Amino acid sequence: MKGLRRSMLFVPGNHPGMIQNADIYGSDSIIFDLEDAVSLQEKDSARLLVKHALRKIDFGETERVVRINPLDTGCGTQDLKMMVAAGPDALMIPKATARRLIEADLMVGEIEAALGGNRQPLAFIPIIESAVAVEEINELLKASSRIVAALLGGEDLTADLGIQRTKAGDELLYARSRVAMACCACGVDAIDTPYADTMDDEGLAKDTAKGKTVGFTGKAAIHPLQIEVIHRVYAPSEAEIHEARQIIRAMKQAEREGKGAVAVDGRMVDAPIILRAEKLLQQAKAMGVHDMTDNVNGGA
Ligand SMILES: CC(C)(COP(=O)(O)OP(=O)(O)OC[C@H]1O[C@@H](n2cnc3c(N)ncnc32)[C@H](O)[C@@H]1OP(=O)(O)O)[C@@H](O)C(=O)NCCC(=O)NCCSC(=O)C[C@@](O)(CC(=O)O)C(=O)O
Ligand SMILES: [Mg+2]
Repeated sequence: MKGLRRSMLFVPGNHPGMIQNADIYGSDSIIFDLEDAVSLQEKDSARLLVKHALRKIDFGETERVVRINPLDTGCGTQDLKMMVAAGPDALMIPKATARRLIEADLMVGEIEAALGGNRQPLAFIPIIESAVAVEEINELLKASSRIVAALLGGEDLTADLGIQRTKAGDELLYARSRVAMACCACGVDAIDTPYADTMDDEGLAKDTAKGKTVGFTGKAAIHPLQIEVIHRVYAPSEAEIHEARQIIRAMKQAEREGKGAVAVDGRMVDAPIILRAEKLLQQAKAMGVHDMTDNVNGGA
């Protein structure tokens, strides 16, 4: 469904078989990768392949994102020129910094103006994968009004820091919290770094929950089997939905009775708790796990 970005599946841009069926696995977004999944020798052919796929294949409601090469390389500039014309929903910009995003915004604006027509401005999803990007995150997210989300790049970030990437992920705690907080402040989606072990569902679920806990709204995937796990973790649980409905019902009852404060199961319910319950029910509705009319009518 376009709109949600719980799961974003990386698909190598040099693999026609994977590209062709990329939407059947149910991820909210597909990221056609022209960067790290494609060798230097295959950059030109991958660019052409992705361009034709965008023009000829109907990927339904799935958001179509292209990860270009870094814009300080010749490949990146060529990717950008061809992809703006091919018309994906968003460009994913690796090795992002505030300055590079300002430059990208200008370049894309010029290409869009030259192409003419009634185009939606192309959206940007920068990858935060250097110490500089983490430290300038607020400036970076404000560098272009095209930015709709940001992805944390754990592999490149730990490489930049010269530290080990572990399954437990303690080394990413600061960057995760900082990026998720800044994304919320700037009103864009926060997408967590992919989990590299495609055979370890339990590890993936734990890692996804870690990101969700600090405020990420979705996670990148590198294999179709990861999508269901990610969706399961991001879906509000039945218990959470039940509690949120109880809170909304109690609040409506209190309003009818002209009471300010209200308690649910002995716990005081006030404005932030009501706001959180409303947000949770909205998310559940967007994910198709809860009918919002229950909320509106105060029913169970
Ligand atoms: C790992 C593997 C080779 C395994 O392939 P295998 O074929 O052995 O897997 P199988 O299990 O046999 O596949 C069963 C069926 O699913 C199909 N299938 C598999 N994967 C699919 C897929 N992704 N999309 C569509 N279809 C797929 C397959 O075609 C087959 O279909 P069929 O033949 O019809 O049965 C494959 O998944 C893969 O290439 N993944 C993407 C890798 C990639 O893009 N990495 C770069 C992005 S991350 C990155 O860069 C992060 C970061 O930027 C951030 C940071 O900084 O942290 C960084 O810097 O690191
Ligand atoms: Mg990377």
